[in-house]
Amino acid sequence: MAAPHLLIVEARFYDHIADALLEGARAALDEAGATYEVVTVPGALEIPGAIGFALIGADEGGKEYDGFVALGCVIRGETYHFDIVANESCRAIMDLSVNEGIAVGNGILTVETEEQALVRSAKGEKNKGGSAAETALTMIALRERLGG
Ligand SMILES: Nc1c(NC[C@H](O)[C@H](O)[C@H](O)CO)[nH]c(=O)[nH]c1=O
Ligand SMILES: CC(=O)[C@@H](O)COP(=O)(O)O
Repeated sequence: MAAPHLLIVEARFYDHIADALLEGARAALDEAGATYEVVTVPGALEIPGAIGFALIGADEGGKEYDGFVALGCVIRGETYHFDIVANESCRAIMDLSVNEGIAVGNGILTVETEEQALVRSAKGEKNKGGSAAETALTMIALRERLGG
């Protein structure tokens, strides 16, 4: 198989967290010899839509991607909006994965505090961006094997 080509969709609601997640994801994909592009959306709720745009583009003869990495950070505030953003972005990504048969790694942090986000985004700590990239690569290989 040629080197997989992925699309990283990052939500830059918190720039410093996004930077850390992206650093981890880039390092993982570089290590694997994969190629990738990065697009940015305002928040986690827009990530599924961006993936959908890419799928439409591919169907219309545009660029094709072997897989996707979703990166973002949702930090609980005072209202129910956290639950909407966290749950619906994840649900939509899951729906795309199942319904469209795409390989995707979900690196959207859903946390209570910024400290929790800092620990989970840092490449040298929990490195959730790198983990999401590795998950996407694993699912690409599985899709290749199963003929998805
Ligand atoms: N509170 C967070 C958001 N909220 C914004 C939404 O994701 C969306 O952009 C808005 O509702 C307009 O559609 N997004 C995050 O990524 N992280 C948050 O903590
Ligand atoms: C997760 C969010 O949307 C959050 O930033 C919103 O904060 P709040 O619930 O205090 O409006």
